[in-house]
Amino acid sequence: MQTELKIAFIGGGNMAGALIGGLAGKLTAGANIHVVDPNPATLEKLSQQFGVSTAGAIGEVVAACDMVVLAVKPQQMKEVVAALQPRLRSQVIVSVAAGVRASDLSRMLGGHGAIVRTMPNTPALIGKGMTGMAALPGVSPAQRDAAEAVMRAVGKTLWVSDEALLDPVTAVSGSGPAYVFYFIEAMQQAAQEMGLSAEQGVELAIATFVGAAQLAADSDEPVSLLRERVTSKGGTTYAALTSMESDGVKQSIVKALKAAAARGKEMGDEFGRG
Ligand SMILES: NC(=O)C1=CN([C@@H]2O[C@H](COP(=O)(O)OP(=O)(O)OC[C@H]3O[C@@H](n4cnc5c(N)ncnc54)[C@H](OP(=O)(O)O)[C@@H]3O)[C@@H](O)[C@H]2O)C=CC1
Ligand SMILES: O=C(O)[C@@H]1CCC=N1
Repeated sequence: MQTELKIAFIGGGNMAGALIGGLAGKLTAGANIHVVDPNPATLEKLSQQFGVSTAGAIGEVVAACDMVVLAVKPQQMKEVVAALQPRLRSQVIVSVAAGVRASDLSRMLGGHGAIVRTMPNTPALIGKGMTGMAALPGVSPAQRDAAEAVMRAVGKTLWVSDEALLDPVTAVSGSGPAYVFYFIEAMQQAAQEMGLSAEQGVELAIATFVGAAQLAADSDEPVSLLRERVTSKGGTTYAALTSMESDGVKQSIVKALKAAAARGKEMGDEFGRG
């Protein structure tokens, strides 16, 4: 169902583009979406693709929106917050920035309490996103519903009661698509080293991810059981998994995700100190 929700995106890069692509013409008309970004080429592309209005800086249009999505890098956020403050009324602020704490944003926005911190991911572009969400107590039920409607329009949502849990969410699902692409690249490389073409390798790997992920999503059974069903005794899968176990691949993945979460917290600390 289309709404009349007017949304301003501050930052029109990768994540904003994925969200706008999932929202425009679906939850709200492209004309109700306003994008602020310093790059004319970025704005031109978004305007042509989705019919959004654009500007090089935060202005009156942002003041008139119901929701402001902060989609710049954490290092760019301070400048944005300073430019946004004079344009703030009762808009709900939805931040997608990794690490940046809602309480710090609120403080830097003169105590504005209507802030929802989220962690989406880029499959939002095709309506398959996964977004973790946490709200400050000052967010009204209607604003919470509006933020959820935006993220639901581009995929699934998961609310966490403690905002600190968004750093682990970032490590799992925010950065997660990159790990999947990395695994696909590795499978493609292996396929090529064993005589298949690059095209064949990537086709096999992608179809396998899509099929296995859908099977897991549709199943009531634990993922470990689905894995065991592929693993015939003494067979090929057993050989591969034994090799991965002896190389510590699982521990290495766990370590990597903990590094991602720790970096998120560190980015939050860096932002909060400012
Ligand atoms: N990429 C992802 O998969 C995900 C990203 N995020 C979060 O989304 C946010 C954006 O990341 P991402 O989209 O990857 O980054 P991008 O660099 O692709 O996008 C940020 C955009 O904001 C622009 N920008 C810089 N300063 C300003 C300003 N003052 N006003 C308006 N726009 C400005 C940048 O321009 P310029 O390039 O010239 O600096 C750039 O076009 C980050 O906080 C990240 O943590 C969250 C989940 C997933
Ligand atoms: O790499 C990053 O910092 C952002 C947050 C999650 C995905 N990309």
